Amino acid sequence: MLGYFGPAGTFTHQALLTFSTDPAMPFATVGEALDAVREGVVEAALVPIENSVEGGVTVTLDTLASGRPLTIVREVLLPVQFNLCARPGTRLEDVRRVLTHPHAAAQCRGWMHEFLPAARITGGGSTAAAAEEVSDPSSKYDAAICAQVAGDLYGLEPVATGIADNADAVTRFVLASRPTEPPARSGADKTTLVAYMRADRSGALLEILEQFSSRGVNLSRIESRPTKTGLGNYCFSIDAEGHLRDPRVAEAMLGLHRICADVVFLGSYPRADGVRPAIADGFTDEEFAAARAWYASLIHPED
Ligand SMILES: O=C(O)C(=O)Cc1ccccc1
Repeated sequence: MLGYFGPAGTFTHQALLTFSTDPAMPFATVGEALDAVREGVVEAALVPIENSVEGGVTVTLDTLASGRPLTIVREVLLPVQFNLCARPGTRLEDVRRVLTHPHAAAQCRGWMHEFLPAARITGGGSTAAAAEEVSDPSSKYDAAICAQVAGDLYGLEPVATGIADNADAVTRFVLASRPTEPPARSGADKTTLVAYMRADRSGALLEILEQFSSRGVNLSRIESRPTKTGLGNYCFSIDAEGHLRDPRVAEAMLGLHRICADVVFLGSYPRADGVRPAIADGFTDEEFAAARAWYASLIHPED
């Protein structure tokens, strides 16, 4: 069974329904969803990873970067639209306290400022959990910022629709499973990894970038995240175009292992937008087996 960042009606749930309508298990937090994968409670879980307006979902980046490794096997892109939903009979001018997910709050900030400048916005679990909370007549919250489906599901009515500051916002979700062979190379793939920089060294980030640029591998995302081991210690969460079975990507990974304190491979999987990178052909199975053996000997030379 698959898990997802829930409850039912979240944007993550909608993203899940684009590729599976089998029964799935909701989790109240991204951490719980990914832990359930690590513990074998679910086979894999879908979680949000980044938004075109707000950037990275830090809890997802950090939970994937540390702890027992997981493998991203699929990505989903979903356009997101937000409504302000309240218990039936509520008027816009009655709304004083609003509950939602922090990313939703950030994406509707301008609208809220213009139309409900006095309202207090609280960032909680998820947009659907906010709708569920607001559906309780004794709730201290008057309205939730959520998807139309969440409002419908929890018996709320839209007080305002399409309230996002950017109508074209897209959120990207990833399906993380226990460590597994990456899905086969499709020719339009993406590889996600985390590179831990060696302690303060001038040019360390440039060296990381060079592993990709010198091999013609384009990056589609790079974010620095604190390693939580002390102020100034960072790792880089990176999406590169291509598959681990593309020689240039595999060589870039090897290069990273030579210059970084640690490298966590988080998976190679088909790109949701199907864009094919300008990159050389993939390895044959034999070439890949040889490259992998070499790679393993570099990472664990004592074995
Ligand atoms: O809270 C949700 O519904 C989510 O799935 C997270 C989220 C929040 C805002 C935009 C996209 C995803």
